[in-house]
Amino acid sequence: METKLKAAILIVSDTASKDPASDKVVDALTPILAAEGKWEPPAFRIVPDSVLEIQQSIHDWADSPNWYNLILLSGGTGFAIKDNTPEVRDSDLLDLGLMLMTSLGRVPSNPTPCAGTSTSRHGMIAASLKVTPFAMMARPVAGVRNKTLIITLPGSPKGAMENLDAVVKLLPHACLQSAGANSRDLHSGGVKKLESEAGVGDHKHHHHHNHHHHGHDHGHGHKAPKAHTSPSERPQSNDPSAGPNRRYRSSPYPMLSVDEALRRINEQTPEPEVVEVPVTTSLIGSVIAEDVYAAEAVPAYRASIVDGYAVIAPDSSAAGQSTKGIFPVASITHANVGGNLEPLQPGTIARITTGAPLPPNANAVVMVEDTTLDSCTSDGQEEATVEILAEDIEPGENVREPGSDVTLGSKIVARGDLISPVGGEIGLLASTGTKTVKVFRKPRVGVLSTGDELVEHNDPRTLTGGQIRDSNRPSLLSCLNSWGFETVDLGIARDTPVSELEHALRDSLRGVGRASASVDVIITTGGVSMGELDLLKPTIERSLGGTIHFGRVAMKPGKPTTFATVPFKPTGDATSSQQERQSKLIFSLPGNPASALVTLNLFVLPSLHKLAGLGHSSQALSSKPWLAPQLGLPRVAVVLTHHFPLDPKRTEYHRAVVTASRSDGRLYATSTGVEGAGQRSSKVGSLAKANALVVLRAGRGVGIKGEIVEALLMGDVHGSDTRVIC
Ligand SMILES: Nc1nc2c(c(=O)[nH]1)N[C@H]1C(S)=C(S)[C@@H](COP(=O)(O)OP(=O)(O)OC[C@H]3O[C@@H](n4cnc5c(N)ncnc54)[C@H](O)[C@@H]3O)O[C@H]1N2
Ligand code: MOO
Ligand SMILES: [Mg+2]
Repeated sequence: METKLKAAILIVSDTASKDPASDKVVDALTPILAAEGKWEPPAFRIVPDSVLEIQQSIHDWADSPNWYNLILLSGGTGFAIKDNTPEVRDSDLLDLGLMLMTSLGRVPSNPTPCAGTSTSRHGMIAASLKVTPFAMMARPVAGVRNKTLIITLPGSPKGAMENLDAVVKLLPHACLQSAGANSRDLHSGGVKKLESEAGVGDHKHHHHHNHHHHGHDHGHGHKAPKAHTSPSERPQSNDPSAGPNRRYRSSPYPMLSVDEALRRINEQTPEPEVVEVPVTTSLIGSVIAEDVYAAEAVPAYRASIVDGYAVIAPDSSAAGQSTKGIFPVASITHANVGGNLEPLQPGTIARITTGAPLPPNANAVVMVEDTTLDSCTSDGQEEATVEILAEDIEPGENVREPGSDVTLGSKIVARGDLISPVGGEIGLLASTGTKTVKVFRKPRVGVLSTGDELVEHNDPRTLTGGQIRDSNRPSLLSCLNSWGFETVDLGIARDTPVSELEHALRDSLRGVGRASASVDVIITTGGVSMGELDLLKPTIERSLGGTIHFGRVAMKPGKPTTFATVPFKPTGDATSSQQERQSKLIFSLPGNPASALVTLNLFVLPSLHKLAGLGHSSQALSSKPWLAPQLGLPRVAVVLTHHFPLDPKRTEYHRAVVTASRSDGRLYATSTGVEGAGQRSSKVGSLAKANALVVLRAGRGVGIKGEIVEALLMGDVHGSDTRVIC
């Protein structure tokens, strides 16, 4: 008996994922396949409209040993579109198709040495058009991953049926071709040739390219390095399966200034999200999202400021009347009295403690020090009369009027205020009985190390060969924790197999595996430079459908610092979706330990600050929001205590110890090491003891002893006796 083909149906719909019974597409498509007699009953899955969920399903069906011949993907056209132009709206499906191609065009698992197995987006589409008969369809809605043919269909049952009807006869043949055609056959003709044969118009590419990449060019071989002679020779990516002649020999990423890099980070960092939380000490480090008004007055009653005697002081119009004299002690009032107090009768006084409510009629308090005991009660247990020595007690003296500390209804903390560890803000909230406040949710940050050479720092075994201990994760995690952000240790992802990196990233975005809840920001270290196993950039772009906003910065250390975003559609119910952001950030920092820590301080902190709600009140700088003084490390002026060598090309962030001089009140910077390997980017010890990054602009020669330069403060500044006389 003829073996049947395997098909899977992927329904992408937020509604159907919550209520599977509402899906009508599976039932609509199944009979169409069945009628052909060539298909096993299809598998199906319903996922929310989230690119990560789609990718995961396609991975499960296309990459496993039990791979499917065909995936029919219905719906899911909403997430790819950010642009509002009408043409884009019309081509939602096209975009979904293209997006999937991008994210699916991953590195083949068995690389062929020296064979050009390009996996660029355009090559992928063109190739899929060639092996499948879908070139006749106006839009490229089909693709191949491994051996599996993937077809996107509309989300409506009617549309999905019509489209499937139109192609169902061709599917068995197309699937066989997909299964037989390995990527080498598909791509050996050169991408350009296939593109033109398939008639894929350039305008479509641009269209897509623009709104996913915001107009700046990088990667994908669009701007091939000049050194390459013919288009078919140019590398499509840094790809381990690409042979020597297709690898990059110069970086396709433009070298940005630090300022431009910070601008792009700020632009891509989502607006902070508001959550309502109880008033507890865990508020420390949170930024208030909504002005808070006092629900209770402090004090709530007229309270004594001192221990002494409540009196009825003559008001100032009754000039000449003295408070001096002997008075009977009528009653005693302690703080925390219950019930109503007896009014104080004229000519009597009442003993009172600090903070206690004044009895009615009393209007001032005399300190106990300004009195003497005159007589006791007959049992000797209490005061009977007391002499007041002070003559000029005025009404209101030593009395806190109701609301005089905090007026009922007054603003106690404002949007943008930081809840400091000093305790003032928490004290105000507590004193007014504020139960909950709205704050900006602090971001959750995952830290992932990458590299085959890495060994856990506490592994008891002796290192062999090229092994090194993973120092980046502990150092980055401790720095992030010191800033008060929630962190997730994502472990180590090896470079090979590449899927390990892809899965580590995707799982942490989805909140599975090591990350029990989805992270907002992923920080990776390693794998961002020019080595053949530097796979972060291609993985982010191709496997996660992410956008790289920059891949190189003119700075030392930290040149290959990479920043990307991954589109993210929250899943689940409304409450949990409120906890999620629409776009996740990936900071791929260089593997060199000093580079990783410096770029964490310089680039990641300002973004985390923005996510946490800082920098909002800085209206003056609204034209350059990334320069808001609340974002990132504080910038100060420091005096160099010795010569600092300059880099001719790149601005250096030189690790230094800054102290506050008790002699002249200035801040002084001393390098953590200028000789030999002192500031080398592999030397994490350059950050030991360092509390500042001295900014040395690129130039010839040295920063001169006594010169005043800018520094970024990373830690506490201690006092010293430093003084520099030039
Ligand atoms: N041909 C070029 N080579 C390099 C360039 C360049 O422009 N052209 N840039 C150099 C610069 S600058 C840096 S910085 C590094 C960046 O390297 P990667 O980010 O690709 O990182 P790896 O290659 O994975 O590792 C570099 C180095 O760091 C060590 N490492 C990695 N992870 C850790 C960790 N978790 N803990 C401790 N040490 C780690 C790794 O073993 C390597 O020694 O590229 C230059 N090359
Ligand atoms: O940029 Mo790298 O961090 O100089 O070594
Ligand atoms: Mg490298």
